[in-house]
Amino acid sequence: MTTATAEKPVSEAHVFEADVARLLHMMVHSVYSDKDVFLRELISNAADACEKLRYEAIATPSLLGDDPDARILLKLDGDNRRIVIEDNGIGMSRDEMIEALGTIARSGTRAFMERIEANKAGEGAQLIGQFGVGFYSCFMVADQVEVASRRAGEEAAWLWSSDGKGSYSVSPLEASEAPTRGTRITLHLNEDAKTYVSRWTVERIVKQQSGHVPVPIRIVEKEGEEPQQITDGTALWTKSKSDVTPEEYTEFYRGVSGQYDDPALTVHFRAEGRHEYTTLAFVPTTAPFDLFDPDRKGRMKLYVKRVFITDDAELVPRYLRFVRGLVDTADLPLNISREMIQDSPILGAIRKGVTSRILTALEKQAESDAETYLKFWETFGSVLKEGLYDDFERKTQLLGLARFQTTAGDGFRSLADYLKDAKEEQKAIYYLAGSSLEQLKASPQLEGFRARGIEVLLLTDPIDNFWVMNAPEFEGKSFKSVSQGAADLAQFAKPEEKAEEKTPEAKAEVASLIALAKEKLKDEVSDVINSDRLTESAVCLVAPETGYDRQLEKLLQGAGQLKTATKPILEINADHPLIKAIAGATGNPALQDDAVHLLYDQARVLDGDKPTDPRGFAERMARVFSKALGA
Ligand SMILES: Nc1ncnc2c1ncn2[C@@H]1O[C@H](COP(=O)(O)OP(=O)(O)OP(=O)(O)O)[C@@H](O)[C@H]1O
Repeated sequence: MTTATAEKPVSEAHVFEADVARLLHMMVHSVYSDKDVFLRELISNAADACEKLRYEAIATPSLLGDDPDARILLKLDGDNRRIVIEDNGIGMSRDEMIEALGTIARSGTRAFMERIEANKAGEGAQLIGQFGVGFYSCFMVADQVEVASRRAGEEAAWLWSSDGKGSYSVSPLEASEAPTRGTRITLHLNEDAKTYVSRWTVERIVKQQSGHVPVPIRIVEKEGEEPQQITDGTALWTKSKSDVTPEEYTEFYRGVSGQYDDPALTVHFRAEGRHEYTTLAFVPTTAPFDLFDPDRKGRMKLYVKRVFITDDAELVPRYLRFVRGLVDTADLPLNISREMIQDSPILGAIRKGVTSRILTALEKQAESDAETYLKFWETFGSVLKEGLYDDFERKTQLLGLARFQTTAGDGFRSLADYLKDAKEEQKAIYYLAGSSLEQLKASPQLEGFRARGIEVLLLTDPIDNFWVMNAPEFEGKSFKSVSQGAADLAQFAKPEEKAEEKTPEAKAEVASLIALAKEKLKDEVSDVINSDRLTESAVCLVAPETGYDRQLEKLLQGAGQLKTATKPILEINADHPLIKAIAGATGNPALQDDAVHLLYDQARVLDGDKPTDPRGFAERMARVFSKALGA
């Protein structure tokens, strides 16, 4: 047991961690107008504290003492312009208080705050709305906050107090002044926030925002009065689907996710049979700010018989890490340790079941409400695509869910759309990977495909380079990069065959230009060949048939995972006037020499790269220009 020791000063002053100070400053001067959210945040913390206690009490029942039922009490005090939020949950020790209410633990928060600060007026308002603003949100409405807390099973109680302006104090609290167990938060409301002493206002907000937290909430207006219950703490997920309204789902989603948008998809089901569990899962409309934070884990909560166990159980695969909600099962023992959870075969089976149901629900939405599904895809598609790489079993299902930008137009297309419009003789699904859509659309490698009306998927997410390498066939067609290997284009008829028959001399000239280029560029390229994929550009680079596609190679090199690069193949368009002219300049070997190097540099620039030898490039360019201008 911890007690206040004599050496501890009566009141210790602490300075907030720099990030807390920044967050508080933002909160107080926030452009975010919906201050009501502080109530949801404090109630949600109170409910979490009650759930943590329930969990710890499984191993140590004495923690509950003679007060086993979780509750949250709101006390209004109009005379003193105060509101009190009290719970009989786990409480906080002195050190926990300093840790929890003086620092920011969550990863990604700093980056998030930087984004908000950089964009105060515009995006900021929405961004902060997406962000679980947490305990510190109470400084939006209060100019003094006191947190009195006693940890379950301990005697000592502590008072944390702050005006939110840079520092806080922690002092021991007389037993008589402290809650018997749990936390009491007193907000001294500022002038603009006096509405929060109105019972009508508070009751309305609580019912609307926190109506389904799994702990009953009561309210009392005057000291000595009997508290009135405003929500009953029934777990929404235990109700049958037909008894829950869309508004109730939305409100529950907001509570469980800390996001302030509407769910784009709600999946609620009870599995019976080998394993019994209930899932209530939501796909958000907007992306959380830390979606691509490497530390971000799934945020589904695990309950066992309505007792919250952990939100760290990875109930869905990483590529569904945007899904929020919970799984409640009676098949696991209540005293399962958090460490044992990861290896539990039951949980493995549940994970599979939940994943399948979510993917099936997405498939249904794609069919019945294509517009909403597309919005989902634009927001979370690049994350779902990670499953194409990771989840061997579900690759084909995920390919069915995937949508792509293609050369066929501006919108997104499914692979089914692609195949419906594919050429009869087409054996592959063609793609081109790169870093931006604009760059891809302008790629010379696409020309021959465009000219023959063959659609090409344009892949711009870094993950695309990886999954596409090992993608399974889709409806019997394999994936093939248009910037790698032979273009296979000869098999497809061109609409109007414009290349005129070349004279034997012209053919010989092109052949010797190719031979010259091979010789001069032998350190840069593995081969120089006549192209059937170019129609407008003079040259382009492609990767050899085997090995990495060029884009993937660049990514791996950038990440330091590949020391040597494969030499690309330079393709030359023999029908291009420039190539014809260079090939014809047989009497000017110096010019031809400069020209083949410049052609190679041009192909690199078209690929988004720089010339390998900038000085040599500049010199050749100057020589060719001078000659052209007669200088
Ligand atoms: N009523 C409470 N009882 C016990 N601990 C609390 C209470 N309120 C806050 N805390 C502690 O303070 C921490 C910080 O709370 P805060 O709301 O800022 O963040 P969070 O709850 O961890 O994250 P989020 O807001 O995303 O849920 C909590 O994790 C908890 O440890």
